[in-house]
Amino acid sequence: MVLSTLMSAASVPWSSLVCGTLGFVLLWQASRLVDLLWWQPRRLERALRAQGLRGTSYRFVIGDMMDYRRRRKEAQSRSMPLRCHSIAPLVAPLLCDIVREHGKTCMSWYAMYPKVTIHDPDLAKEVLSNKFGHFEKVKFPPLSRLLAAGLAEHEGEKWVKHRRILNPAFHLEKLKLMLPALSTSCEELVNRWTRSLGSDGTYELDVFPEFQRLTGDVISRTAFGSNYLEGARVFQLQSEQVERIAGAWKIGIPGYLSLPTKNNRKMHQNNSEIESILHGLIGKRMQAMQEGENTKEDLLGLMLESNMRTSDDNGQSISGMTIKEVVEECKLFYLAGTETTSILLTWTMIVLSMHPEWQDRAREEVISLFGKNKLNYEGVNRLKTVTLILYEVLRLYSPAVAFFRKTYKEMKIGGITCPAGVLIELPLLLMNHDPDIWGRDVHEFKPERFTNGISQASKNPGAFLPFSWGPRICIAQQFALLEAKIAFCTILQCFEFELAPSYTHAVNNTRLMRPMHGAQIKLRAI
Ligand code: HEM
Repeated sequence: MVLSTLMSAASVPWSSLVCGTLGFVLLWQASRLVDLLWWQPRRLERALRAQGLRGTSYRFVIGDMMDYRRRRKEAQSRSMPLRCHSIAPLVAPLLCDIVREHGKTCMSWYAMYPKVTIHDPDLAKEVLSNKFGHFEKVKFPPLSRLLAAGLAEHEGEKWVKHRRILNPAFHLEKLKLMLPALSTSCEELVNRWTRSLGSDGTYELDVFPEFQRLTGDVISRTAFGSNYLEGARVFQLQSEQVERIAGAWKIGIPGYLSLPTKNNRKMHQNNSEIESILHGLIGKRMQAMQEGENTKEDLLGLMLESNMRTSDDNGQSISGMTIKEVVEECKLFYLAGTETTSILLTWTMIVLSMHPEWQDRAREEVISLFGKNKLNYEGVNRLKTVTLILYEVLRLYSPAVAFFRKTYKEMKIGGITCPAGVLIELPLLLMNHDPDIWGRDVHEFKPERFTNGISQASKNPGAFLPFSWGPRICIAQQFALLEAKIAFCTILQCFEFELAPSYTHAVNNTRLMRPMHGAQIKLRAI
């Protein structure tokens, strides 16, 4: 019987066997695709709706993407009156409508992926606090990873190790070491502006690119110390990468797949150059450290110092980062640390031009503490009004619009069981503009709401999350605030400012929330 089966199989021509196998593979792949694009979204939708969750219905492959694009395009063509800070309908128009119609916990679709939006700060913190990666960070598309490899991509054990090594480098005490680098970059900015003043003592400029350059300089100096110029080249290449990725996003998904397009080839080239500069810097630094030089006064030195240690403060043995990982972290600092702080500084200048009474109060405080002298660490920590202002700007114009996580196993959040594969959106901007949390004056610029501390500023003591929360909270939040304070105070010491007539109040939310048409400001030397 077996023999006859084998003989009949032998008589089947090879071509039929190959065609049969190919047909089977194709059928199998097609069924997987149908599952991914149709059955799985429908299954997840049924599971979520069965629990009473309301929201938009699944549309094959595109989900809500077309509506999202259309509404966004419409919103981006609009502008707002000056002094109006109710920006959510312009930044996230579709989401605002979905939340209004279906409630603060609702569902919508990012293409074929169901997205549960959770608007409650306590639940948002519960998601962000999860230490076990059950709500994992959403991964970047392949080419963005060239740029943003490193910490943001790590999960589980690997990420815990990175945190253990990087946290001490960003410890508040260590930040004092960075102060001279921060001050130098800020002074250079102010000197550049002063040289550009016209004969009437005024200068009109778009401050956003200026602040991008400033934050790039700050990272180069604080990360690489005396090797600042090589670091500056890395920053320049990184900025080019960001622009290229943004361009690819505009064309659509094929733009950022790993196809050998001209853009992608250039990005690979850029990336190789970035990595080779960083490898050079690390090599030099390690040699200097082995020769006993004190090189711990910048981020790279602090990272490598932690890296070379074999045990922690409790005597537990630890393994350091690999050189590849240090390279990735350096790249990440540029990405995470430049645009965010420059956006904060830019909105601060815009908002204080709209509210000159607060600009005057901030200047009075700076002048009373420092006069026109150099800023010092202790003094900066005593600034009250400036801190209140920065918090209020971070609330109204938080650089990050929302945080995203994804369930990789079934998870329960606020009574809703989310199966694996569901995106969780925590809409920071909507929470920051919610009258139920911040009161009826939610859209007003009122720094005084923070007078008694962050926890007393709103009805929910944990509602203020501009740097996220939990184990993945912004590693450099203290550093970012120090940087913003030093830059802003140095500017206040030298200039008064107001909006230039060409400024249009509109918001662009491509990656982070920046002013749509730039930030044209008129400076006057004082
Ligand atoms: C005003 C300025 C800043 C704001 C508002 C900000 C905000 C944030 C937020 C919201 C996250 C978490 C994102 C998420 O969970 O999805 C984050 C992460 C991060 N930030 Fe910042 N950031 C700022 C400045 C900086 C600076 C100056 C640096 C570096 C020098 C930096 C380095 C990082 C890094 C490395 C992470 C990833 C942490 C991790 O994944 O564990 N940030 N930041």
